Amino acid sequence: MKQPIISFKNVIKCYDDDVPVLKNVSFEIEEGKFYTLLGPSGCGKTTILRMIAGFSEPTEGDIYFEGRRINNVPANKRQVNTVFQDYALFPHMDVYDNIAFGLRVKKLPKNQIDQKVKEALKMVQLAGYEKRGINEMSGGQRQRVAIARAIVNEPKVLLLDEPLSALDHKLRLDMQYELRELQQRLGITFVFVTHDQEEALAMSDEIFVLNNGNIVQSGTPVDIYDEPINHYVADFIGESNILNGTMIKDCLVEFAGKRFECVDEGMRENEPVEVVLRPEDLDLTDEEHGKLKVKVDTILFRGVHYEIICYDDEGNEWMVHTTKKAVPGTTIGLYFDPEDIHVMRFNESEEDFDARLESYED
Ligand SMILES: Nc1ncnc2c1ncn2[C@@H]1O[C@H](COP(=O)(O)OP(=O)(O)OP(=O)(O)O)[C@@H](O)[C@H]1O
Repeated sequence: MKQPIISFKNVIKCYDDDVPVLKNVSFEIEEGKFYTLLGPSGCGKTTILRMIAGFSEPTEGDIYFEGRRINNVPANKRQVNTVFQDYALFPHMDVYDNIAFGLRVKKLPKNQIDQKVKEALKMVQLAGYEKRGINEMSGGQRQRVAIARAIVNEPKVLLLDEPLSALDHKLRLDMQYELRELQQRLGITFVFVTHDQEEALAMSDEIFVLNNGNIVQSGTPVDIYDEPINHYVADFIGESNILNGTMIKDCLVEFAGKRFECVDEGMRENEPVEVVLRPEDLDLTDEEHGKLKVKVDTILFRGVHYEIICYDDEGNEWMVHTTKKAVPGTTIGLYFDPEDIHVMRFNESEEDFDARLESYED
């Protein structure tokens, strides 16, 4: 592998009290790719971003940029720029002055500033908007100004902290395409923070899924969606049916009171496991052709599909996404293929684990 552009080695971060908000984080970021830090509020995403930017220092551990340790390098000496959630634009300045601001601070000659600002505006498709006031721009346009202001400094890495969260749904989807396209065109490494799993899946080359101060899984969107490492990731990324089960032997798993052929191998015989089936991998059929008998409870029309909630004889809830219609109260069959069953080693949630550790300490 090429030398990573950024790496974290065993980084721990504690703020005022001694409770770490990052517990022991290690990762590598390759140049030119789109990375996403994904996780719920408070899991430590922004803290990681702030450390890459140089706004915050690790309590323990090391951060490297192109192989050089940068723990104490000030923010303005790092080849990194940040686009903040609220864009942090200067409302009293026009578009041109917002973008030129950093270059003027660096005392670049006027003609160079002019050329760089114009190039940056072209890249974000806002050529001709130089004299517009910030308040006369739409949310999406402001966002592009914020990006232009960041890329005008020619950073090697662009950090984006939930930059789409203030936009309405439609514009948000448009901006997802635009940002992805811009990243590919510029070839700059992007590190993007979001708690929105759909956004992460749509935009990233690599996703780091965080929970409670740890990276719990990293990989491509497809890897993470198809092979979630544990209950937390399966639940957080997309909709899932997650059931307790037992691995009887290779390629045979028991759940919901029945045994099913599957494709997973290499676990102990009779090992307790968790089983994930995605709603879109399930289909409805008649009772005798189904692999499992379920009773239809509720049906919601979701535009492209119906979302059907049903229950098996053991009381497990099943969510099915299908274009077929069903009638509440009727008993039908659920159908799925062996490769749609994803078996995970049984994993306690981190919270349970932490709670148990604390009770041992008491
Ligand atoms: N300056 C600070 N002082 C003390 N605690 C802080 C500080 N900044 C963040 N924290 C705490 O660190 C934890 C992680 O915060 P962080 O902002 O990194 O999370 P996040 O995943 O980015 O959340 P969000 O999506 O809500 O922004 C939180 O519990 C937060 O309260």
